[in-house]
Amino acid sequence: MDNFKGFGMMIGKLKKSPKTIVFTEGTDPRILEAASRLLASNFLTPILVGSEEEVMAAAEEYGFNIRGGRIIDPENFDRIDEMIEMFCELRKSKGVTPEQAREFLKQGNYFGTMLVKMGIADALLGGATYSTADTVRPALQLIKTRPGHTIVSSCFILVRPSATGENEVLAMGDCAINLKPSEDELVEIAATTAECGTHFGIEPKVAFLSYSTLGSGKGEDVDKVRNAAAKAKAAYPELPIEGELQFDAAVSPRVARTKCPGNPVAGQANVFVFPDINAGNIGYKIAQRLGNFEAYGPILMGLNAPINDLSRGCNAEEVYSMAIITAALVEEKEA
Ligand SMILES: CC(C)(COP(=O)(O)OP(=O)(O)OC[C@H]1O[C@@H](n2cnc3c(N)ncnc32)[C@H](O)[C@@H]1OP(=O)(O)O)[C@@H](O)C(=O)NCCC(=O)NCCS
Ligand SMILES: CC(=O)OP(=O)(O)O
Repeated sequence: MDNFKGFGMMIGKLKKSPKTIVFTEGTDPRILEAASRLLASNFLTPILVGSEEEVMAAAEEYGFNIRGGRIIDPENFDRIDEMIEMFCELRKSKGVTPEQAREFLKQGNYFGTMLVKMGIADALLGGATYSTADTVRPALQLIKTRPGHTIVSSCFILVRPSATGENEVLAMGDCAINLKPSEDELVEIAATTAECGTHFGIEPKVAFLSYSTLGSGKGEDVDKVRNAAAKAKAAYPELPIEGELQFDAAVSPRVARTKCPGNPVAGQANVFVFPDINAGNIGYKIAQRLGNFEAYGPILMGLNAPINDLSRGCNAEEVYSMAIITAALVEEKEA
């Protein structure tokens, strides 16, 4: 990850303006390892959610030094009344009572999200043990979408060394949040995935993926992807966009020469828009597990605060990198 384009700059930004990040799963060994590395570096301070006794015992058991880090126990938090009141206000359209809020806030995912909402933490990373749905739902309910966005979606950044010595870096969306995006949602996903890619040095060439290449296959799903690509081209004329494309036509210059010769995106795409979450989630995991790519994400796009998810299959290195990415994007979004 050290030679990841943009990663050094992210660390540089955090060094100039250190942040705090809350980890909702304070006793997980991968979180503890990442937290101990962050504590040694001084630019991103971890806040671990959990009982002090349990977090310290886990740190000792796994052999990680988390001295200097903050532990906040939802069961013993001095500002819990204020948090409950804010929670009820945020969920008043759903009629949430203080008793119900108190129950929600016993859970690290809701509690951690409120720490960000209250400004006690700058950013949040969860999902080492929570499912994506359980990590993201509190954010969708309490933080909501950023102005100018209609949905929260997600982007994965995939990185692997290439023969030229430069890393190959790809962006994929939406592999984690929206189950069956509409045409307009696919347009928004394309724009946010391309934007996310630019933070990692990608000059976006966007492929809307399908089982058909420019009319070679027929079906409602093909029509949806083709229409979405046409809408995206109209909405973002400055972005190179093509669709519908099969994955091979999108990435392989040789296949592109056969399937759609002369096309400016085919064969060179580096931003991939999947038609639905089935294709996206399966697709990124194939790249990660069989294609030797490191996968960073899901990075939530369109959310009104820097909160990100992890795959439960993550390792400590990915937690560390995702923490830095999450906190660094605070500054970029606010700038
Ligand atoms: C994201 C997800 C959890 C939301 O669904 P849900 O928990 O059933 O929640 P609901 O549909 O009731 O929505 C809860 C709130 O989130 C909002 N919401 C749901 N999806 C949203 C989206 N994509 N963008 C913005 N807001 C969204 C709803 O408007 C609702 O707000 P409200 O409570 O203030 O009215 C669901 O779409 C999901 O499970 N996605 C797939 C996650 C997954 O399994 N990924 C694979 C592994 S990465
Ligand atoms: C992003 C993702 O697929 O998460 P998980 O592996 O935890 O389901």
